[in-house]
Amino acid sequence: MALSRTQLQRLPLSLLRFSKFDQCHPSLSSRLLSFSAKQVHVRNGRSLVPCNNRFSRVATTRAFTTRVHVDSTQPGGDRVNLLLNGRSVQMPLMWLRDHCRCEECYNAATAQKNVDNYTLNHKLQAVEVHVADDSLTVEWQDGHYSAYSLKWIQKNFHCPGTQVERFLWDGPRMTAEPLPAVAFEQHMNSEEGLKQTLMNILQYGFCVVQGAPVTPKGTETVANRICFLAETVYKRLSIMTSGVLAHSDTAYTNLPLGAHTDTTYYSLPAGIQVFHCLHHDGEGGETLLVDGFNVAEKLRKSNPSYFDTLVRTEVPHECIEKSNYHLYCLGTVLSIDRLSGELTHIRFNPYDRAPLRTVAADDIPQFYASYGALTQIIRSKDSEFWMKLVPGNVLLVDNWRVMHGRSGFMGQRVICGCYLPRDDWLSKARVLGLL
Ligand SMILES: C[N+](C)(C)CCCC[C@H](N)C(=O)O
Ligand SMILES: O=C(O)CCC(=O)C(=O)O
Ligand SMILES: [Fe+2]
Repeated sequence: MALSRTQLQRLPLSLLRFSKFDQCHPSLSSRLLSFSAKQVHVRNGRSLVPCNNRFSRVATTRAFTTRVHVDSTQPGGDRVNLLLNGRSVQMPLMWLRDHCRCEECYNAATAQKNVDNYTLNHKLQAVEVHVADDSLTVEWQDGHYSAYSLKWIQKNFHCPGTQVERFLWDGPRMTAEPLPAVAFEQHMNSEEGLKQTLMNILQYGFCVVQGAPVTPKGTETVANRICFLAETVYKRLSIMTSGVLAHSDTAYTNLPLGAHTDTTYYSLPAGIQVFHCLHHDGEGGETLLVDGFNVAEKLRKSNPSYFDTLVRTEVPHECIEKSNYHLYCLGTVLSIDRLSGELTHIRFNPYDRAPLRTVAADDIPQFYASYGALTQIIRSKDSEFWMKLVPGNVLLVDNWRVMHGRSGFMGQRVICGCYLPRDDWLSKARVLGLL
């Protein structure tokens, strides 16, 4: 009996099951087979072995509804077509070979790849592709054998990652939202809690962890749950006590501070800034937050040329403690993604701006007009969201997006804080599947 490829595809499964199928295969001109099955073998012009075909149970008994066929008609090489939980994926065999997880190809102990399989002959052939239960196996023409779990494939094949939708806010909009907050207990002891903390930071640019021990150790514990603390000139954990000018910086006084981002004098400013008020017994000292991406978007809309100037102009910032350190760096006030144009970073600290030596005379008016326009939006009442830090509430702020400040204050006030590196907190969010 000779069957064409189309006839084979249309073959009723019941017939496939009960016919002496393996007798008809030698006349097949192609090695293409496509149907749903408990177990399918596709053989390359040698033998065809459908086995263990409990077709009626396919959809209900398996985590994955899988359909496989190897398609050699695709340009760019053979592909294995799989239907994974309703998602149709076409995996070039080259990808599968590159991702072989056998001991020879992959060192599970170090989680590193051993070989450059993608340099193998472009025309890598599979002798047999086999899907059974939750795994896919490939027997290659050169004798190599690979096995993959379908779950793993689903997670890793063409999953460019999701985009978290940012909630851009001004004061009234943020006030109308529930405060992005997670209980200390949840943050520390459940993965869901930690994910919620990170998700809040991704969406709103900040999160409050509530009910932490009111100690420097409590602050550090909250921060360490995300990643390690950044070492800076302020040491890993810094304590600002009113009346103690531990560093020559306005932050250590009781004066008001307008909205700004910290460590603008680094090429990679701190990723997350952590604030924990351990004590305050006087008036004022409220915390100000301003969504830097929201204000920048406002500027982009109202004056694209100002926005553009702030994306293009390198501005010097510095931090000086005479006889101790002098940090200095150039960076643009606004940064946008090269491909999407979306905002990625705001660097805004008028206190720490160094002499503007980067702008030519002719360009100076345009720079000040642009910086001034942005500053005005930042300083407008409408942009401001105020809250009082209370002992036990640890505030985590995305220092690449949300600016912070404070009102002047009276009395004794102790703030414990630290910085988290951007790459490290974002990695945590990525491996938890949030990005
Ligand atoms: C207290 N703490 C270490 C958080 C910051 C103090 C440094 C503030 C500095 N002007 C800046 O913006 O980087
Ligand atoms: O005192 C505060 O609440 C914040 C001061 C500040 O800007 C900082 O520590 O970076
Ligand atoms: Fe600051």
